Amino acid sequence: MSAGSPGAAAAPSGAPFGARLAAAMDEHGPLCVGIDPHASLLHAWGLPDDVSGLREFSLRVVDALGGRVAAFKPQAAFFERHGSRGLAVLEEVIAAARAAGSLTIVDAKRGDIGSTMGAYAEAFLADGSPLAGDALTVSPYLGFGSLAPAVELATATGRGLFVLCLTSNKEGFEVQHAVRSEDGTERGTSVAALMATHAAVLNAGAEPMGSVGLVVGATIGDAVAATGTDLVAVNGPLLAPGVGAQGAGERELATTFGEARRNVLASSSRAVLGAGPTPEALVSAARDAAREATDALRG
Ligand SMILES: O=C(O)c1cc(=O)[nH]c(=O)n1[C@@H]1O[C@H](COP(=O)(O)O)[C@@H](O)[C@H]1O
Repeated sequence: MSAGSPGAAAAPSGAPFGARLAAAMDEHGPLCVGIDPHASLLHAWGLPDDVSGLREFSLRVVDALGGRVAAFKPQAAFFERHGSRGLAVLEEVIAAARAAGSLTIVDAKRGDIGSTMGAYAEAFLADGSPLAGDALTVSPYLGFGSLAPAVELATATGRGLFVLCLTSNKEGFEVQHAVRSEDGTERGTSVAALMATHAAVLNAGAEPMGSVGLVVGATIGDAVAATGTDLVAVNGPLLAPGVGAQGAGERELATTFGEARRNVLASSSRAVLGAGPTPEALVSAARDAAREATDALRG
């Protein structure tokens, strides 16, 4: 098994993240494979639920699919639950994906007051940090402006961000659909629409798209219209989790994103990983998922 070695991460080469992701989606299809090593998946693959199982599982996924999918999205929680040695495996996974020529979106959903956000940015977005992939998921719910240190460092290093906008879980509704009243009435801008507007400002004029993306779950039904969120104006990548295990499929992908669908990167974790431990099974599951996403989003 080839494996990247942990240690200082190289800077992503050349173009900004948005351009690199657009090229990867053109080449491999609009699919991101999430690396979520649930204990149940480790067991299903015949691996122990410990650091050795975590490492074997994650590197097998990268070995099988590296250079074949547009991006990987390792979910930090499944590495953190194994402590510092789990984080070392995450570093190894990021390095292995880079060596295999695949983009990595580190799904850590960080968000804090600006001064602390600066430290998160250094951990996940700085050249030389072993936890830095090509992009990071971030939470704007301390205010979009609190993300400024991450925006600045991502821009400086050619990396990207995915800002939570309309998440795939049903509980997101109470925050993301809330309307900020401007005059004491129910009229105003929804929180989700406001996040999209902030991203649009940062991506203005970028070709083929900017590097500040949004997370918009594929399971959200008509929430884009219901919240008045203008996804086309965002001009950035739209990460769409919820495909597969959470119930969204080709139909949901095709109907949720409207004219913005060409910027969508569908994301699936358990539905691909559950195919089994062999490279053949993983490649076949990822190929099917990529074909579905392409049919839904590129038609
Ligand atoms: O940011 C994410 O990736 C994310 C946002 C969201 O709204 N919903 C969501 O499921 N996710 C992540 O996407 C992955 C979904 O995994 P599966 O349901 O197994 O495909 C998990 O890692 C989630 O943490």
